[in-house]
Formats: sequence, structure tokens, C-alpha cells
Amino acid sequence: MTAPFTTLNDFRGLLAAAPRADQVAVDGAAARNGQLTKPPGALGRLEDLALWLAGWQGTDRPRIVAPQIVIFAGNHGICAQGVSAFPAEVTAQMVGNFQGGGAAINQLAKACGARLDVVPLDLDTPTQDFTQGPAMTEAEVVAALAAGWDAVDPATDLLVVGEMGIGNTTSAAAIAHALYGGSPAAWTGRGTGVDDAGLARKTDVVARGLGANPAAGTDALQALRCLGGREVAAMAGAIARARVDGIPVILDGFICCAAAATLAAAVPGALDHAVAGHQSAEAAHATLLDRLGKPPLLQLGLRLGEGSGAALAISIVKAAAACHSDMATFAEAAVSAG
Ligand SMILES: O=C(O)c1ccc[n+]([C@@H]2O[C@H](COP(=O)([O-])O)[C@@H](O)[C@H]2O)c1
Ligand SMILES: Cc1cc2nc[nH]c2cc1C
Repeated sequence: MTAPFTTLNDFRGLLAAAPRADQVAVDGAAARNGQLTKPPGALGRLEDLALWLAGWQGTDRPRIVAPQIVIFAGNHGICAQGVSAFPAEVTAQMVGNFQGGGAAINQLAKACGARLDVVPLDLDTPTQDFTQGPAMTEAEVVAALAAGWDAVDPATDLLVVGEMGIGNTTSAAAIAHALYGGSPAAWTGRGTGVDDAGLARKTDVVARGLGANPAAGTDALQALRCLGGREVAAMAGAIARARVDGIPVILDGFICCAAAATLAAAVPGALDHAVAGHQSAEAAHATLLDRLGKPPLLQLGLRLGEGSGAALAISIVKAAAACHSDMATFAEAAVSAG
């Protein structure tokens, strides 16, 4: 498909017009949940997940049979300022590793039975350094949103978006700072492992980013354009496509959630189809999840990106659907209800 928008305003309009979850299916799933052979509430958050899936799949018996993971990769102009523990060429090298099957996400995708797609975005043309002005033009950010939109398989029933982009924790911190305010230091963490001097440089870059891009402080999609990267915008485009098509999404770490946050700030309800897969060890991810109102399913100390934490959570969401849809009811199993 070719994405049905050519401007940020078109994109915002599509997202604002997206249908809501199917309440009849949710009510049907809640009724079924009450008849399953377990004490009420005994499956904890698995029960919430099943009802959430029911609403987006439009059935009281949701199933996950075709999960898709898409990894977007982009390069960042701000890398020249020494904001990462790794050199920018690692982004393209890791794309080769994903394509060769050697990265963590290849194993995690295999382990949960998900299709994995890798989408490199103009790696030879990093975004502009956002301390000097906008990272992307409107045409560039729209192209990245469209790449994300087009990468979603409309037949998938559960989507994970992940990223690879040296420097992108700085971009994500700058976006969070623009959307939510607070001090630049509160949003800035160590990413791939910068030392104290690197952390101080990053914090300064985050502060100067908003200073150089006042539009980012007044409009969430401008924050994405001015402070984001191509892979960040592509994740936003894919999450938005899933919202419009009613496909449930599991959010990954700090960068994925910063991309998602631009949608939530632009259009209320834009993330109703999304749950948080995990809480990353990146310092500000907990705060960002709190702002999004999304409690994480897992907290394993991961800080990898690549969709890794969300990929692990696919198994949990699959399990929630299987229990809900395939368990026996008290009547079917001839078990006495309480
Ligand atoms: O997902 C996260 O929360 C996360 C936290 C720290 C680092 N990363 C990954 O590390 C890269 C960005 O780190 P950095 O230090 O280059 O900004 C990028 O490729 C991300 O996938 C990802
Ligand atoms: C090796 C490496 C792998 C990654 N995967 C996601 N971000 C990454 C950053 C680095 C440095």
C-alpha cells in the first residue's frame, strides 16, 4: 500500500478519525471471562489483556496467530556531538546483522513465532543535527511516517515496532522533554552506556534541541519532525496505521515510547490499541510509561531496543488470548462455580 497522506495534517486527520475498540466484543469477552474455570480475577493482567484484544479484534474469542515485528533503522546528525558510546556506523552494521539472523531480536522473534521485517531508512543520509535547527523537513518526516505505515502487514493480528539507531536515546529524550517539560537531565539517560562526560554532553544537546526548535514545544508532530529520527517517525507511522486498522500493538523501550508519545499528544486515544511490553533500564522510561498511563508487562533490565522487550511480551499476550479463548467454562467442565 502507499500511505494515504502527504502532509502532517493529513496524517493527524487520519489518526483522529480512527475507529474505537468494539465495545460489544469487550462486553461479550467480559461475560465469557466470568464463566471460565478459575476464581474471578485469578489470571490477573492476562484477563485485562484478553478483553483489550477482544475489543481490537472485534470478537469475544481473540487469537494471536500472525504476530509481526518490524525493526526500523535510522542515523542521526547529533551523533557528531559525541552522545553515544558507539559510532554511528554500528546502525548499518546491525542492519546487516538483523538481515543475517545474528541479533538478539532474530532469536526472540523465533522464540515467540513472529515474522520479522527490517526497514533501513536512508542510512547514508543522517538527519540534521537538531541543535542547529529541525532534524527533518516536513517531506522527510512524512516519508518516514509513510515507510512505517506501509511496513505493517494488514493481515497481522499483533504488531511490535522496534528500532536501531545510534544516538536515538538523545532524540527520544529531546522529544519527551518537548512534550512533557521538566528538566532535560530528568529525560536523559546513558543509552548504550555513555560515561559521565557523555551524559553531560547529551543533557546539553537535549536542552539546546528545544531551544533551537521552538515549534517542537507547541505541537507534538512538530516535535517528531524537529527532534526525531527517521526510525522514530517510522515507528510512529506504523503505530498509527495499526490504530487505524484496529491492530493491537505492544510498545517496546524508551525510543519506541517516545515515538508513540507524539501520537498520544497529537490525538487523544491514539494509543488505546497499545500496551507497554516492558520497562527498559533507560532511566526515564519509567516516567514516560507513567505519562502514557501504560504499566509495563515485564521489567527484566533490558536496554537493547530492537523491539526486544515487546517481542518477549508477545508470548504473554498470546497466552492471555489462548487462556481466554480456549479454556473450558464451569458448565463445560462440570466444575462447581463459587
Ligand atoms: O529501548 C531502549 O529503552 C533502549 C535503551 C538504550 C539503548 N537502546 C538502543 O541503543 C541505541 C541508542 O543508544 P545511544 O546510546 O546510541 O543513544 C539504539 O539502537 C537503541 O535501540 C535502546
Ligand atoms: C551492538 C548494538 C546493538 C544494538 N541493538 C539496538 N541498539 C544497539 C546498539 C548497539 C551498540
